[in-house]
Amino acid sequence: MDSHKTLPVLSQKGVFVIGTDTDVGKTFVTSLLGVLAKDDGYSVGMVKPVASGAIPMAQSSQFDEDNIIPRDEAIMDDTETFGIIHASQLESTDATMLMQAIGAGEDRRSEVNPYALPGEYSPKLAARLAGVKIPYDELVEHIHHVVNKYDITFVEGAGGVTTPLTEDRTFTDLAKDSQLPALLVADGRLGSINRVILTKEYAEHHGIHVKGIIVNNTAQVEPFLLHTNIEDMERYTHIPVLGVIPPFDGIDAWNTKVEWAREFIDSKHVWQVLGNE
Ligand SMILES: Nc1ncnc2c1ncn2[C@@H]1O[C@H](COP(=O)(O)OP(=O)(O)OP(=O)(O)O)[C@@H](O)[C@H]1O
Ligand SMILES: C[C@H](N)[C@@H](CCCCCC(=O)O)NC(=O)O
Ligand SMILES: [Mg+2]
Repeated sequence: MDSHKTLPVLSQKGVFVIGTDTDVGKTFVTSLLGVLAKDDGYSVGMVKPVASGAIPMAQSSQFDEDNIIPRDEAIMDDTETFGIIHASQLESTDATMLMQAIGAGEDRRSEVNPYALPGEYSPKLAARLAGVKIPYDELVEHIHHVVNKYDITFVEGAGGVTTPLTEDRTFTDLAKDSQLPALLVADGRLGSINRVILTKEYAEHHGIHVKGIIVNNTAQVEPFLLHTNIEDMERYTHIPVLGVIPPFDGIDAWNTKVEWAREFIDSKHVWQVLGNE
């Protein structure tokens, strides 16, 4: 039986995951959403359009060496389709985590992550230092292409919402030009109300529709402060908080993650909120 046919068709095929800052947990939260979407039966795309801080492939501790397809081959397979050339044989660990969440093999790396640049800098600076010119229009086309290919696609930015991407564009431009609604990942610490409001206002002012907030509570904020922070995030932004995620301390296996994620995110509700105008 094709169980896929029994699934509700998602009215929104893509979402841009933005954050209040770098390291706030965009990749972690996006991977949970990917795990849940896949477990719900959808085909799932992931895009980390441009990553900085990438490391040489061999340095990755997350790889099962037996499963590595040489990246050259993966690039050759996809270059024609996407028309984007990889900067180098580097691995974005963000991309790796997103791929693992949806069971995507190395052959999908260039689809997930067209640009992996070295250096813990903004992608703009990392690209400049690497002598790479990122073709912005192709990147937007690439996102549209992937979004059209799967039931749902998650696109992760880099850093906060307006991190510089090229010499004349930021990730705000990319989110807007992708024409996707956004989910905002925030921490729940003291100061997070302000960070959420500013990010939401900035995004909306630049034509990005933020539909939900996910609080990634790695700092384990004490319950009263966390609760009141969430209330005020919702009150001042009029955007629902769709999940509050504690630190993950379980076994890093797909099944474990599915069960764990379901405790904190009602995925059907998320898909529904994303689909609402
Ligand atoms: N809920 C969580 N439980 C355990 N570890 C987490 C959780 N959220 C994030 N982390 C870890 O915290 C670190 C920062 O998170 P993450 O890489 O997702 O941030 P990011 O917002 O994607 O940053 P960037 O701007 O670099 O893309 C990572 O090592 C990640 O695995
Ligand atoms: C190096 C980081 N991890 C991240 C880029 C963060 C840039 C922040 C720029 C800034 O706002 O100062 N790169 C990435 O997510 O691919
Ligand atoms: Mg990330």
